[in-house]
Amino acid sequence: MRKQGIPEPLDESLVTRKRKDAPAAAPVEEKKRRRTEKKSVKSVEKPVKKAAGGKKERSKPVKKAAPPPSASDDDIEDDEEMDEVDGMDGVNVTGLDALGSASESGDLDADEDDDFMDSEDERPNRKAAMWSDDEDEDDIEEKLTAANIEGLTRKLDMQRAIEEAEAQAELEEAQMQTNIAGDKPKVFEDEEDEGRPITNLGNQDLQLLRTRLNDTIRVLEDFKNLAEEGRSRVDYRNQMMKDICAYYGYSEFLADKLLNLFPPREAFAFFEANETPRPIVIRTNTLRTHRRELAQSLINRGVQLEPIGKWSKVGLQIFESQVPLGATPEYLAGHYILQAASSFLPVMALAPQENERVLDMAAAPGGKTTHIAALMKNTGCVFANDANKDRAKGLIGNIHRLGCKNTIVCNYSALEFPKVMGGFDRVLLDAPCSGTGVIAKDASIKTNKTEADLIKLPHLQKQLILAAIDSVDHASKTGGYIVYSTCSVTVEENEQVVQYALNKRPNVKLVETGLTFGKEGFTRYMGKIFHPSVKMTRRYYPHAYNVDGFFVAKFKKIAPTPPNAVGAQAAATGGKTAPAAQPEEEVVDKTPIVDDEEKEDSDFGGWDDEEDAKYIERAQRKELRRKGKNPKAVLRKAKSSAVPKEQETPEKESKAESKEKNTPEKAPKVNGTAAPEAKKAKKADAKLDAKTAPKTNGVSEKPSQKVSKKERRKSGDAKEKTKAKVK
Ligand SMILES: C[S@@+](CC[C@H](N)C(=O)[O-])C[C@H]1O[C@@H](n2cnc3c(N)ncnc32)[C@H](O)[C@@H]1O
Repeated sequence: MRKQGIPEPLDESLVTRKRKDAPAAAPVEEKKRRRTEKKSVKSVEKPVKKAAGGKKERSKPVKKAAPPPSASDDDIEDDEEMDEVDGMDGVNVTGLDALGSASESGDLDADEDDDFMDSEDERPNRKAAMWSDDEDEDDIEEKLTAANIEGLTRKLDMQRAIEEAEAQAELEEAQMQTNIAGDKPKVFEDEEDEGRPITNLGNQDLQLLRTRLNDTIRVLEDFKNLAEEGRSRVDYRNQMMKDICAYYGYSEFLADKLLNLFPPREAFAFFEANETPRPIVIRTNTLRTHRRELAQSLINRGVQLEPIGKWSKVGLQIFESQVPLGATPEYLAGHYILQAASSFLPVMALAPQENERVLDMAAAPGGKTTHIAALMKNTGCVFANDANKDRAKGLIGNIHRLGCKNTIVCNYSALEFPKVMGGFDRVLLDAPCSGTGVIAKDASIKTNKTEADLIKLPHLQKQLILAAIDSVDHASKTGGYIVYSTCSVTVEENEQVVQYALNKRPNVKLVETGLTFGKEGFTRYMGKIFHPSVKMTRRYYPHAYNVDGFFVAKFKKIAPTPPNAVGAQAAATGGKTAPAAQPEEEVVDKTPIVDDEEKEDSDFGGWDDEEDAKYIERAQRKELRRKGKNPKAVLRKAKSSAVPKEQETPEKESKAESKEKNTPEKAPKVNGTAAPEAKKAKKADAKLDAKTAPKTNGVSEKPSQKVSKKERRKSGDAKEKTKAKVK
């Protein structure tokens, strides 16, 4: 039996899908419906599978409309638990609202035969045997699997056999069609066929389209031998893009963008994977329970589940449920949260430690915040921020339900950090994104993401990542890390944002995420070259791991942000407002220079820069502590005003890094698009570059240079005058 884990993809073959009533929607859905019809015609000739609940189940990724779009905010796709609930059509996941809906669970037939193996008598014994106190032992996992899945094994094997037979049949069918046209696949239409409207495709057309897609891929893989005369690679590639738009219902813009990410066959697999929902996964809330206990409770309720793999100790994959997963007593008691498997990854990469101070910059609805709180065992402090007040309500709800007691919710634009607060040990930026990794959850993404979105969003993400970096205490004893993640697969929102951060903040470097699977981030893409360390970022795809498309990057802050670095706020407003390092400037304004000038004729004996710096620093520290903005870094800085051997090394390191980054042959070309909107964004970025406003990170990290300069000048004048007086 195929067990889920790395690198094997999640197994969702047992999930009984029960579609909710989808609202009538876009032409995309119309097309998909037709494909469904096609499939059902096909299924007459092929063995029909029976799902665990006695329902008919498709053997292949279903060409069927994805769940109705759930996100109202175009720019924000990862709704975590909420999206999960919306998107889980088969398993009964409905929340409180489903409690009263008998039909929601009622029409899921109970499996009466071999599906659920444990008799009531056997369970207690089995429970004792299965769930020893040491949850992490491998054999426990095996036993869990055995206990829960044993009865499903035969069915899985049968299903696999059927799937293989179907795949073989399909291959033969495709080959037959191909062979009709001879050895070389005939991809391009005859002249008389050209111009046939592809918006009005019948079932046969769809079948032909699919065949043509296969053929085009074959040609692109063996161009020399299979290409038609007079046709270029570009011709084939463009044909493939058009066919993808017609077959799956993407806008040309997005199909083109996604196609560029992969070799042709992999691209096909990616588009295919976007047609089926990802497995339903729940995360055990270790603040309230253990996975083994939760699993047993849910098994007792008739839920079929399995640990999601060795890479997570808290995830359970749900195969089938006869109870609404969003309304079980365990759910209401906060023993678990519905959370896509890929959403575990950024928090695992962040690896928050007990007693740390952690910021989750874009936290709603709180899937990751609550995971962070659990890993910290409710110690230290988690600041869960979100700019959207309405979404923050869901965040608060989850924090309460899951029993997070170390968490404070705030409602700022994350661009305002670190002005609001700084000096964090770790910061998670799970950024608002286009959601191209979660198309299976929200099919509207196929058509509603425009070129403008993929300019605006990266622009915001770039400013947010600067704010994230500047909010971290580089001298944190336990941390100093920033994790950047998105549920998008576009390079513009991922590697390019990371590269931007490396360019603007030579005081950070990429480090390994610590995640045991995932594909390496791109170091080259469409003529752009990124820093070699971008390889350490991780990409996740639905077709590769059967998880949502995701991106995770982990930075280590190794030194204070340089004084001339532009801050996120200034960047966000095109450099018009003061950067986030406001406190430094405030100190400049507050120095009592004028008063002292008035006393110039007195017996003033001159300025003592060193002593003044001490007072200024103390005042700064007090102010920051009073506001709770940066309690730790300031103190640390104060203790070692001559900073530091400790810092010297990282600083040197970072210089070396930045030198490496800036060597001409390695210089990355970021934002290299030529479109007018891209130019605008480029201009905006250039503005940010040009702006040499004081640093943002600063507060505690560097004493104000402006102050001491002014003071030195004045001190010099005063000394001269005093000398003259003495004479
Ligand atoms: C991908 S979702 C976050 C999901 C969340 N991390 C979780 O795991 O449940 C992105 C979030 O960013 C928030 N957001 C958008 N712009 C923001 C900004 N400027 N500052 C802070 N949050 C922002 C959105 O309201 C949205 O909740």
